[in-house]
Amino acid sequence: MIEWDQIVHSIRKPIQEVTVSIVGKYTEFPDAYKSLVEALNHGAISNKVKVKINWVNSREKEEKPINEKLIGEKLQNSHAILVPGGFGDDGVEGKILAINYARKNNIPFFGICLGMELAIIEFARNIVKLEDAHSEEFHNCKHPIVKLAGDQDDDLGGTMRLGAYKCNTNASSKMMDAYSNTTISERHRHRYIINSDYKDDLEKNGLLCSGISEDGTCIEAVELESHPWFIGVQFHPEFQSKLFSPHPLFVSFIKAAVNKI
Ligand SMILES: NC(=O)CC[C@H](N)C(=O)O
Repeated sequence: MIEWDQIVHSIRKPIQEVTVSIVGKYTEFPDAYKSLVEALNHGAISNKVKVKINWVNSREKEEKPINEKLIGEKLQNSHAILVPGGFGDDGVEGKILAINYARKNNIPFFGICLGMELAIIEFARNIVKLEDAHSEEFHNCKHPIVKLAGDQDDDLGGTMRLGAYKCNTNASSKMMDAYSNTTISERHRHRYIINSDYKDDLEKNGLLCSGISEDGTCIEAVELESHPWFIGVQFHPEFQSKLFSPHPLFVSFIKAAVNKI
């Protein structure tokens, strides 16, 4: 009962409000991101704040092509920016511009699945200077930073890397700070993975690979060492968040957003 009272109090009388921008292509159908919004709410309640979502459509519109200036205007009031999972190349360059904005302006950034893949592509293009870096999901390129997982073919359907996998977190990382655990288990839903051939290049330039699958084959999480909160995860933490057990990454993300007020 005491726990319920605290939650109800947090919802009714939040101390502050944070604005989190969600940059996706289905923003006119917020139910597409239902579990994500609930997980953000759980993180907010646990920080005793309220979260306001700023929906940002990353799709190009013929009459108003997405560019750096337009994305900057749409994101300017954000305390944090989240790029969720997704499939297909529609809206991808807009999401990459949003990630670039978060990285350069030190705004807390959370990339989930496709959001993580695009964060690494942004970093590879602009910091590692691999200008042609991209994902094999979208087209063939000189630097396939994101590649088809070894056991996958590019057919669509229920053959993805699905379900729970264990992951080891780096002992001195923000991931570890959030989870307080060096072994975690998270749920997956993807076909492409980060190309480990580029791990050294990424790490040398400041993008730490902070989570590696138990079998050592997949980079499951990355984070920018020189940024207040910039984390990308290959899995879907939103699937495991609950009101009474908010997911630690969402708690930590919202805390970082509060620090931007
Ligand atoms: N769930 C997702 O975001 C999937 C990301 C990407 N389309 C992949 O298959 O790897």
